[in-house]
Amino acid sequence: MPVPIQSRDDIQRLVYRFYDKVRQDPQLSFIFNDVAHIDWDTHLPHMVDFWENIVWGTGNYKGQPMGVHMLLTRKHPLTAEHFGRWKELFYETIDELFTGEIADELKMRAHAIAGVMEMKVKHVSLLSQTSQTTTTE
Ligand code: HEM
Repeated sequence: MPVPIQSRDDIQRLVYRFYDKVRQDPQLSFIFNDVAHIDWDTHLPHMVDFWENIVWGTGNYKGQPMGVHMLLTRKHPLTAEHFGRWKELFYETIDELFTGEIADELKMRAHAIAGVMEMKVKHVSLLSQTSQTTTTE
């Protein structure tokens, strides 16, 4: 039964379950495994820090998510379909495990961050297409 999010352990359950799905997902898994060559043992606690900081402002996440995804999209374009699938799995995982205000807030925050991220990576893709066109002309 879904329960309210109350602690870091709850965020950890969410993150680990979400990435279990991502790792098995035909659209997303190869980006993590074959493009970014993720070390999951490092990535997962880092993502728990990220979401814990979003919810409680713990200050224990230091990173540049926008920059990381802009670099990633240069190796392999992140598309609207990737973002759509990412959000679908994230919301599905929250709804399976949790309910309440923090669960709702996490969905809203994920939606907002994903929107900005998608816009930024689209910009990078357009710029790299333009520079390829310019250099081949
Ligand atoms: C198209 C959908 C997405 C894909 C395929 C994706 C993939 C990845 C990958 C492969 C990394 C590891 C990069 C590296 O270490 O080299 C990463 C890191 C990360 N992602 Fe995503 N991501 C997506 C969307 C999102 C969204 C919507 C959020 C937040 C709401 C997010 C938050 C993060 C954060 C916080 C990191 C760690 C950045 C750092 O501090 O190093 N990602 N993502």
